[in-house]
Amino acid sequence: MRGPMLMRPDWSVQYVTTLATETRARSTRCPGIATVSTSTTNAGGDTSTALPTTMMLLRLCSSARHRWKALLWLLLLLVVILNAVVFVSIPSSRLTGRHAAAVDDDERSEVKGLGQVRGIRGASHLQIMRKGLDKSTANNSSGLHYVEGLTLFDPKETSKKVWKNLLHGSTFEDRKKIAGFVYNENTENKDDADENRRYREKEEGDAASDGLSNRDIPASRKRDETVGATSRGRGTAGKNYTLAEVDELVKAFLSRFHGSTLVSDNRMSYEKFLYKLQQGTAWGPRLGEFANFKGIRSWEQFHHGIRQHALYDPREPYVNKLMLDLQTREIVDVEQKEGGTQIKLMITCKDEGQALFKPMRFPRVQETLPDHFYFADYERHNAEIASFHLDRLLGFYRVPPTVGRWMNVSYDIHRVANSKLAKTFFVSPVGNWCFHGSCSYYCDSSHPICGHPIMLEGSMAAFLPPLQMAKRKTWRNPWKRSYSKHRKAYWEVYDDLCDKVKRKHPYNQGRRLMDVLDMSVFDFLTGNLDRHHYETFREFGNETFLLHLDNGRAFGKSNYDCISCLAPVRQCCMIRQSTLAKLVKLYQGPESLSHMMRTSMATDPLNPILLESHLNALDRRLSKILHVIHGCLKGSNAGDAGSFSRSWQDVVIDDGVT
Ligand SMILES: Nc1ncnc2c1ncn2[C@@H]1O[C@H](COP(=O)(O)OP(=O)(O)OP(=O)(O)O)[C@@H](O)[C@H]1O
Ligand SMILES: [Mn+2]
Repeated sequence: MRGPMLMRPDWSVQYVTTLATETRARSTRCPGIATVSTSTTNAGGDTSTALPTTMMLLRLCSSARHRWKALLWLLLLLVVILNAVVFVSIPSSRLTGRHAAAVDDDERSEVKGLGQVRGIRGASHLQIMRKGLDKSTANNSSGLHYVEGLTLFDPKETSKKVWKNLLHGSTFEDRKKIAGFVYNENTENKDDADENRRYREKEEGDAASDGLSNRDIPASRKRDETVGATSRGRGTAGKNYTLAEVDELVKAFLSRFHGSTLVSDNRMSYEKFLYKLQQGTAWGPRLGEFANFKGIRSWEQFHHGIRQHALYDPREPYVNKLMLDLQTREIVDVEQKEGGTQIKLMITCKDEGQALFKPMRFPRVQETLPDHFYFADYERHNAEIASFHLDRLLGFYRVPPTVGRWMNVSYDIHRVANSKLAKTFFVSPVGNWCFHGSCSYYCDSSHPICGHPIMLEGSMAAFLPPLQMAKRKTWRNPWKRSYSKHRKAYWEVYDDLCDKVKRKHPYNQGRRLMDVLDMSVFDFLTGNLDRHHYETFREFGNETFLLHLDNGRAFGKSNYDCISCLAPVRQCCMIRQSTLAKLVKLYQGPESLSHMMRTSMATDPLNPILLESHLNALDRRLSKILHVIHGCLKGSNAGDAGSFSRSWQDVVIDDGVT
């Protein structure tokens, strides 16, 4: 307080008076200051102390006023800038409330660089999520240079030819060998016998309750030939997993529904049967955001094609085109997809189509280790692919189209990876190209994902529309497992969960409960224990299909059938009528499920997707599902052969969904 006074010792009385007047004048706008200055003067009567205080506060008041003004201007400017930015970045289609139909030119829609991304803004809704694609010239922070061809890479003369083959087209057999993938179709999996032994004890405990063991059905339980195709050709029939009880069920089913589309004669192909069964099915409305925009790119048509009762229509040509695009389109952007526990990449292709990539983590012959809990297991890229095919074969259409793809770790991933991901790339001591990403499970240098030496297998699942445009709801699976090494879930101990679930919304009406049972059938067939949640599109409400996302933990044990995966069906003792019809048809033939799956997956670039032992497992599990249904119809107090004590309507539910 004394400081300023010492510097200004010659305050005159007149100056003080003028100042006091000014203070009073200002006090109307700055009352706090007036009070302070007055009280200071009056209390001590010492104007020499009061004056500098007043001056200082006055200055403060006056500069605060200016600061407010400046701040207001700044805010206004910010608002203007923000508005401008938002206006420029929203696709024009969104602004006008419809998609720009003018962008029907594939050439124009190719993303060639950031400039062009801006140029075609009106065409794409995905740009809301990703901007600034194509980092092909980016300097990735790991210090590695990308490898486009031979010249940059392998120093060893001898392997040049191999490399040339690998990178510029070779037979699949060659690539399999190079990628360290050895598979001999004619050899029965030698490990099967050992695995059988290893799992038998545990498995027989499970199987005791349903009467089937995982070994082949003994020949003594002879097949009723009137049920199945008598002339199952070699290659179309699977192993003989027939059972007298299942034959009985099938026979009863065929006679009960004779003449309807649920039944066909045993010469009709499964494909034709499915087609007839689903003829006239109403798929319901589309997602509002895409209803009036079909687009020309396959992924746009996929989004346009999402309906209330199915994710896609398999008969629409865009499905095959989408699958081909996912296998072949050049990749322009890669980043890690957040959410979930294990590493997966979000891939953007040159046509702006996006995919969820799950890399191969171990060879197909490696089964889930007996002492591993399913939730600690690696995800399998081939399980994602096989699950898509199975879902499609069963006529569910609830898994996004998923294909296999060979990736050049350097060119396809590292070159276009964002810096966070790029930092995790390295060349291993033996010269393989590896990365590990960052996630909660297995994302460190002791769990690298490696090419052999540079090519890596993986699954590419078509990306669903961005959440901003098609919100999804995540539901807890009522039959969720405990995800604990020590605890069991309620339904694993008690059998009455279904009674509770049936009374609860949204399971107490519409298709939802049957969908959960379908999901159980699906997961039992694939051996997926990891179904903690499922998702639906919000816009369709509760009367809609369930998305079967995340099948990476399926197909882990070919000689073990996860009977507990079938708990919803067993405990409710119900199954959807159309689902039962499909299973009966696949049991009946002429083609087995394994044959249909083998054929369906044959065109995938990573074929064979499933080893024979896993394909066999599908036939065996199908038989087991039918066996459970047989048991449901029989009821606990059924008499001997021939009669079903429970009514069909209670067990086989016709909810109109095909
Ligand atoms: N095809 C897809 N398109 C868009 N989003 C997807 C797609 N597949 C999965 N997702 C989203 O990504 C999330 C994580 O995927 P996913 O469940 O396959 O990963 P995860 O690591 O196996 O998860 P978790 O560890 O929970 O089993 C999912 O919950 C889902 O919302
Ligand atoms: Mn998962």
